[in-house]
Amino acid sequence: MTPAARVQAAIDILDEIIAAARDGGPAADTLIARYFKARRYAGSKDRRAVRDLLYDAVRRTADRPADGRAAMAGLARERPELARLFDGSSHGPAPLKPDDPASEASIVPAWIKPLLANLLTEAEQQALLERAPLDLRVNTLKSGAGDCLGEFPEGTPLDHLPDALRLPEGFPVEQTDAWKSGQVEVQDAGSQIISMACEAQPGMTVIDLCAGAGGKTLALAAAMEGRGRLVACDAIRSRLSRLPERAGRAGAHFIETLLLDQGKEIEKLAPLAGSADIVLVDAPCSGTGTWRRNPEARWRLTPQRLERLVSEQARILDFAAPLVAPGGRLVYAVCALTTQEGSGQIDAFIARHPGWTPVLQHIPPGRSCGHGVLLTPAHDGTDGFFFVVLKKA
Ligand SMILES: C[S@@+](CC[C@H](N)C(=O)[O-])C[C@H]1O[C@@H](n2cnc3c(N)ncnc32)[C@H](O)[C@@H]1O
Repeated sequence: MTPAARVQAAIDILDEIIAAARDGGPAADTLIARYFKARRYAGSKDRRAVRDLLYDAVRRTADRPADGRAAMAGLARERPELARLFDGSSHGPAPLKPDDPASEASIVPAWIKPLLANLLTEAEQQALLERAPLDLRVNTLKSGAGDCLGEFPEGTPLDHLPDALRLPEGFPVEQTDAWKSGQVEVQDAGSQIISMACEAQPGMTVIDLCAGAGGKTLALAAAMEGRGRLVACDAIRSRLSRLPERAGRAGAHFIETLLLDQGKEIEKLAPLAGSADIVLVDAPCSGTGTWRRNPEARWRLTPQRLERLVSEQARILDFAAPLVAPGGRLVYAVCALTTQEGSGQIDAFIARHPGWTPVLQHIPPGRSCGHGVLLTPAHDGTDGFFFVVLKKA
């Protein structure tokens, strides 16, 4: 591909990403993979160049651009060498005209700014879009501390997380023997901190209510040393169905899975009522804390969607609470930084459910935020999260 053709390819993929963000379609990575699957002539260098270019355009634009060309034209304003590739060549984009639409550079969509109560400094907002490192969790069900570190000489340990290792972005971890044999899992340090805050112990009954493909379930399984009852639930079959294979690789054979029916969760969960020492609610959320990994998520979020998420989180918390045994704990987490999904959600929960008290966290990273803890890329070097631990009377 010529350099100009790569720019046009980036514009074409951006068009698809913009439409998917508007209509609830597939993630950017899926669209990129599909695009190149249908264009085998593109070599690995072409693919990398197109991908880098389009992600640069996505990162610099907080609000959904009119189309791919406007997104790329915005980037070209800052890069004369890119502007020169709008050359009208046979596979390249048409030359730029002064009145061509070009998206403005910004980090946080204007309507979300006032909702990020604890993140008002420019530097903190900037960090939401910086490239994310690659964090590993050593799986103590399979590997003793230090056993597999020889495979990751460039890894650095992380303060406060004895089983974590930080690698440079893009490290091909899935090609290592340690990953293939389940000795390590890829997991952001923030997720590891939340799993640790659950304080799961061997022999406990633990329910991971929004388990997805089981990232935190596997960390809980390791903390439980494979003993006790660990139930992973989710309302989406395609996510939960990925867990058994991961659990097998991780040697976490005692995990049970329970597929819930959205809106009818209580029926399926009835046998577990009052049984859990810990219920983790890693709730569906706006993902404002993971923009550095999914920058196009900013284009998907609308005030209406946020409102729907906030009420779904409240509904999930309401059916999670009765699962907890007296004296047990409910851990609520979101990879989101809006007050409504974090401290505001928990204030409302406590007002609806007397008898729950927040447990003070002694985990060093993070800042206190209402009754819970806020983790951010700038402050903690993690994805952005809010979490809280609540104890049942
Ligand atoms: C933030 S993700 C969970 C990520 C996962 N815990 C991990 O560590 O990888 C939120 C999950 O909540 C699930 N979910 C959404 N609505 C739900 C409901 N009503 N009951 C249970 N799970 C639900 C979604 O399918 C999604 O997998």
